[in-house]
Amino acid sequence: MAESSQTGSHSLATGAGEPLVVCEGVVKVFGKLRVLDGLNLTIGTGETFGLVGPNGSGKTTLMRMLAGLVRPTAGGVRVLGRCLPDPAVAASIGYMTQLSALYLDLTARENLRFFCSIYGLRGQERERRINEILERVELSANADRVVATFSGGMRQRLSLACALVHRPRLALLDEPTVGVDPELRRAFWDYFAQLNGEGTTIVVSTHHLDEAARCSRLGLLRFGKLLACGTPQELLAGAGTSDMETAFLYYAARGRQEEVTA
Ligand SMILES: Nc1ncnc2c1ncn2[C@@H]1O[C@H](COP(=O)(O)OP(=O)(O)OP(=O)(O)O)[C@@H](O)[C@H]1O
Repeated sequence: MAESSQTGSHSLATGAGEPLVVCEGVVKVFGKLRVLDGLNLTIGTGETFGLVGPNGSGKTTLMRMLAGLVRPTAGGVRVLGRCLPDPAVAASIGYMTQLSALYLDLTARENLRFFCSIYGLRGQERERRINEILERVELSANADRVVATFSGGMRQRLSLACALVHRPRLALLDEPTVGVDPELRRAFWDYFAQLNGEGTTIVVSTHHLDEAARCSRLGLLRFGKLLACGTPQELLAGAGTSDMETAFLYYAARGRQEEVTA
């Protein structure tokens, strides 16, 4: 995707030494289901933190909690030094959901205007940001086409643009490359690296282990906890393997064993 030298807007400051994201003893219960079970996690500014875990392990629930959309049953979540949910943090967070949030009967530009209105962007600044992000996701030429006529890859690029148009400090990307071809997947990850370089912190969930290897740190979510957390190199070394899939199977088996003996 296209390069830009723009840096993000920074309306909130974290406290001295406070990581951008802090989860302390987070529990989430839906009915009888304990999806998160005392989860602890810190994420520093400028990281790309990868959330990996099987279907139903709670990745989306955690993302939604970091977006301030789901309250923990117990424990606390702080983003930019504020306890969530807190409307003051909302404009500093961008959230690309797993299911498309696009309006198919609107054009790409109209969809972006809608998201800008949520973040309070108006007038010339709004149009400038929209044009900039359209360029970065290479949709400028299609800006005024209705989304119903877009391919799957174009819709994913527009969804990403909608999550980033307000230049959030924290981008939450829930399986952003689902249904995306290998070439575009690589372009997405190159773009994430650029965003990191500009100071944007990214939390991304994925089932692709080649993508996991591109994260600065990874957390393996299972049984409501992070069974392993560290750089890809640390996780490989801890499992005594050079293969990410083998490493995740190792930590999952170890976690299952701990569940049994607990
Ligand atoms: N609002 C809700 N009410 C009841 N159960 C829920 C709710 N949201 C999530 N769950 C349940 O919590 C569990 C975790 O779901 P979640 O979507 O967070 O998992 P995930 O790791 O993102 O899965 P996937 O990889 O398939 O996207 C699932 O069993 C799901 O059915």
